[in-house]
Amino acid sequence: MAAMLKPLRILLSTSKCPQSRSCSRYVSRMRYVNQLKEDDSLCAEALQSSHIMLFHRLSPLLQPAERGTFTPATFSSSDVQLMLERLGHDRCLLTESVLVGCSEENQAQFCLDVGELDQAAVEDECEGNFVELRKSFFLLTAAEVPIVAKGQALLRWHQTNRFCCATGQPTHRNQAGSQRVCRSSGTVHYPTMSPVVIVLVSDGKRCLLGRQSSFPRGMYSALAGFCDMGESVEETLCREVAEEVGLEVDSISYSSSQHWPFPHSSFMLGCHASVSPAHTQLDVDHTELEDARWFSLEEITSALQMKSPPRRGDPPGVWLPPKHAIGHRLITEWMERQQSGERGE
Ligand SMILES: NC(=O)c1ccc[n+]([C@@H]2O[C@H](COP(=O)([O-])OP(=O)(O)OC[C@H]3O[C@@H](n4cnc5c(N)ncnc54)[C@H](O)[C@@H]3O)[C@@H](O)[C@H]2O)c1
Ligand SMILES: [Mg+2]
Repeated sequence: MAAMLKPLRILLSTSKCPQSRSCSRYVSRMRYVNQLKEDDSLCAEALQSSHIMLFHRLSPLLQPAERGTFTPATFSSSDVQLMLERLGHDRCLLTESVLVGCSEENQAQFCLDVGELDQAAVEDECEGNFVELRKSFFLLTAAEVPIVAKGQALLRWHQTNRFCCATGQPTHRNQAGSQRVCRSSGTVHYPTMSPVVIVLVSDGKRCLLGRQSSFPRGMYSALAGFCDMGESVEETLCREVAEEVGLEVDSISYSSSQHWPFPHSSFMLGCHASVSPAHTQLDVDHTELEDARWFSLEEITSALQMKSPPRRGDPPGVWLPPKHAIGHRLITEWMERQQSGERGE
């Protein structure tokens, strides 16, 4: 590829509508994205002058940026078409791009999986590397993670929903990739996320963290569980805490939410909950959790200061989820609240 393009402007991480003058820009951007989802020819036209993020078998392409950091690589659609030609591939692959958003200048942003092409050849052309998504999470900034996660989740949804689950017939995507239609039954399929409640339980002085055997060595996180059909957030939260550690919670407050692409697009609803200091005895379900225990403010404060996970041979230390994960946010919120409580604020 001729030259590296400037990094994509990350906009989708902004969940709040910006104030005043920029508010109207936000509204027009959201309406434009919605139009692109509804209007195939408008979307096809936008694709021709869009920015495109590349993936190879669901791993995003990253390019080195300043001071040892990395950024998701984005290219103009004409550069991608030229690369496809140079690598002897049909330009039509471009139309398999999926819409992920639009820049402040109303320039559409797409993702494309070039998994049919030779990985090394694309990396060479693009002066970057395809990096597995979990690893990418440690290399990208908090602002870049959501759009890469969204792109990967949409690409995976298309790859695994090529046939209608009701009729077994092929499904056909719209140009934006926001839906797939089964033409034989007329059923419209939309990308799905599984709702998960993640909760940081506190007894007023300590917080409760657990670890699954699949977690990286030393890592503990807030308790989490998928919502069962028909449950409210509160019901899932109470059930998961009861199932996993044998406690009944007294009060619940909502914190924030996050799309989490692992393993197959969860919609994480983050909450805090409290238990009475008189009822903190844990009865851990070891089929679900390898361990769960209470952590003091001092333990949490020092664990949050760890810059990298413990390596083999290091003294056993507690490692918390990466800063882009909502589990990290819940733990940080709890720590800040405890610290301001100790200062009497
Ligand atoms: N972002 C974060 O900070 C963070 C932290 C912890 C967990 N998580 C995510 O939360 C998710 C749920 O946590 P958990 O594993 O403890 O859940 P869990 O306690 O509900 O246990 C998982 C089990 O639930 C069952 N299950 C029910 N519905 C399911 C569905 N829709 N998809 C998959 N399995 C389903 C399966 O048997 C699975 O093995 C995990 O996928 C994990 O990646 C994210
Ligand atoms: Mg769980």
